[in-house]
Amino acid sequence: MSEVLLQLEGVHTHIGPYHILHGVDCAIPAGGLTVLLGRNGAGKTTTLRTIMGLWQASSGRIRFDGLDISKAPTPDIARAGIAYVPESMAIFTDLTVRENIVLAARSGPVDSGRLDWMLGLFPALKRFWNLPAGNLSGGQKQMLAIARAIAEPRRLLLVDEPTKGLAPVMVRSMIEAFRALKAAGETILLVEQNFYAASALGDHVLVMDDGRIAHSGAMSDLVADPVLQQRLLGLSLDAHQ
Ligand SMILES: Nc1ncnc2c1ncn2[C@@H]1O[C@H](COP(=O)(O)OP(=O)(O)OP(=O)(O)O)[C@@H](O)[C@H]1O
Repeated sequence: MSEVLLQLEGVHTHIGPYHILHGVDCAIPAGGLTVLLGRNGAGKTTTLRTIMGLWQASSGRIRFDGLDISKAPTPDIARAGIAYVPESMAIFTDLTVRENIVLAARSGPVDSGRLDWMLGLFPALKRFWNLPAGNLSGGQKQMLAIARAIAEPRRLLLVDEPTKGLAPVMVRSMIEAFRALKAAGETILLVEQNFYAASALGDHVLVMDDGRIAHSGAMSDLVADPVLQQRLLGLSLDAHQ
């Protein structure tokens, strides 16, 4: 495996009295796209939130490029180069698409070359550039949320279920955009329940079950092995989209 960018070792997370993550161990290699799969409630979102410091790990270690970020506050984790696109998207619906992107660039104006590249990934955003983001469709809002996350160069992009609830045509646009992000060398950890999208994009796959990593390997091995798919994923996947 190539160089490890993010490593979780024995990570436990409690939310109030609830013990949600039960010792998560995994490594995300630098470059490429890792898909995090698992049934509803397995702990995928909690894993992303714990990486970002939005839930504090109660024990275990999270290392980003060798730096221990287990106890770091979220702004420091973001500054270290990790971007997070939650399922709820986190965009400003009253502001225009342009204003949403301008505000996302914290260190100054968005580089014009980068802006052209982003709008090439998500052409709909160019079309609705001066419209309030609240007018966008669900898929376009999701694209705006991702564009905000990459308004500045990042080293790792965490994205939670970007295709959830999208029509097949929008799922295909999203897949194309992630392919272009991969081609640009971005490292991505993607929570994705749609197996069509997951298998089209994933280089690596992690499968979670009950707050632990139940499987880790190459996505091509999982795609080629229906018995393994059935054992790990059962009927929780939407394989027909
Ligand atoms: N704020 C919270 N308080 C208490 N329990 C929570 C909270 N957030 C999540 N949980 C519980 O933690 C477990 C893992 O939830 P999580 O959202 O991480 O799962 P998930 O794999 O992302 O599921 P889904 O695919 O449904 O989004 C679930 O049992 C959930 O009910």
